[in-house]
Amino acid sequence: HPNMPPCIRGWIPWFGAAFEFGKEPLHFIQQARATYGPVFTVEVAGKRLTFLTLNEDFKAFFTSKDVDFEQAVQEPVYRTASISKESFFECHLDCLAIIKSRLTPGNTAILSGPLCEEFDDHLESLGSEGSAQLNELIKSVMYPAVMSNLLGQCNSPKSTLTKQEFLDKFTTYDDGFEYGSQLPDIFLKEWASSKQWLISLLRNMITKAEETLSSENGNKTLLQHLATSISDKLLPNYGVLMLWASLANAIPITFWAVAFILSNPGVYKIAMDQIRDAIQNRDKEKTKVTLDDLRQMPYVKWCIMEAIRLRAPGAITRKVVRPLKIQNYIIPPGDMLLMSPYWAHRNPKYFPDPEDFKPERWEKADLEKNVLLEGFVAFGGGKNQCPGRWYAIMELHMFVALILYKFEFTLLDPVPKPSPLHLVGTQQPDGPCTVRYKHR
Ligand code: HEM
Repeated sequence: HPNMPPCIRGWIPWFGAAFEFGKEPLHFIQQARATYGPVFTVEVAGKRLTFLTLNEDFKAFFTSKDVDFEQAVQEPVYRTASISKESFFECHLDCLAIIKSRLTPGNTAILSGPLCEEFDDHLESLGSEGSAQLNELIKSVMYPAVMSNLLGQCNSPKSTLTKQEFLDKFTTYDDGFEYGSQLPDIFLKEWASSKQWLISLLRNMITKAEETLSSENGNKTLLQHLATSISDKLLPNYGVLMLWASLANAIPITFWAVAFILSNPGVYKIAMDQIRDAIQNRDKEKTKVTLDDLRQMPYVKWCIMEAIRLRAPGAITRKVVRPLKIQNYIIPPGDMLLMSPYWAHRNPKYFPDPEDFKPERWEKADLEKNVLLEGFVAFGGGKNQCPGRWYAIMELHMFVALILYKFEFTLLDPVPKPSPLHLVGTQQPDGPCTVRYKHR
């Protein structure tokens, strides 16, 4: 078509620009934008990926009827969770509707009490002092706590052994998720076996969830809601995807939030003053942080939002299903359409000094009313906007307040850079970040 956007093909036929793109995909987007303009196509291994980088075009990305979310993710869903095309097109909307309705701000508030208890218990198991990799420490507390909160207490890995086994399998699955979403299992044996392990785990969890339907605290868990409404035999596979969605982005961002706070003495002091003022340790045995307490710590919430802004997902995707007009270009059906929240959040028009960690910029948002900043797209948009976003913000706010209240930290390494290797999801740290901690 004469009006197609400029296309980067590379010099190997079919393989196209895969080599250059694959080395550092996150940086490739920004370099290509500087050379080819705000809309461009990259040909990678027989696929056309068309990037939109202007905020003005995001509305079309999120709401145009000429693009489709399900068609964009169906193949990766098949590879990462062994869900057939037929099942996905039949069940996805129902699953999404249940997750959305269970994670509204109101239902999230109900989950906050038990989540705080779980965080408190798992934080206590860190002992009175020690040193660790900050991201490993955060995973070891958050994985079992969030699992228990969303999937049921009977399902949370409790013993050190089961916790470690889960941590290993999930980490392998998460690390290989991006390659796994593109390549057949045969090329990624260890990754494929961790996927099967997680599917079996979810199968057992669903059986247990069905057995304990009367439920542990009177409220059905998210997994129980899914189990009672979706009869598809692939329900465990959907469970794995949901578990991945609930952990894969939120936990690295918690790492960045804590690391950014600890490495900025001025920020750390303001955050600690608010946390100490808000949390009165009423009961010495357990620290309880209520939503009212969290409301007394707006600055800590700004820190969380700022960490999400700086470490937003590398790219999100739709499939073009009918010719799509963007500026003066026509993007042909069949193209994968991508936009990068990570780069969108580095647009100085919306976020002055975009690389700086500046919690105060969130003062302009009305977070009490769930109004975020203009130009903030970390949770995507339109019908498929992240249904876990209110839960994620509450979970991070709660966790950061609690861990800083209970432990004093010293950073032994500088804060690492974000790894430019992956486009799917939020960035992992590119190097070690050791901390020493001491119970207060
Ligand atoms: C800071 C943490 C998180 C970030 C940055 C994030 C970001 C995103 C993004 C960008 C999408 C795709 C949206 C689109 O394409 O427009 C998404 C989808 C999704 N997220 Fe999140 N998310 C986070 C936490 C969570 C949590 C905690 C849960 C569950 C409790 C969750 C559940 C989901 C699900 C189920 C989907 C798929 C929606 C669908 O199938 O249409 N997310 N998330």
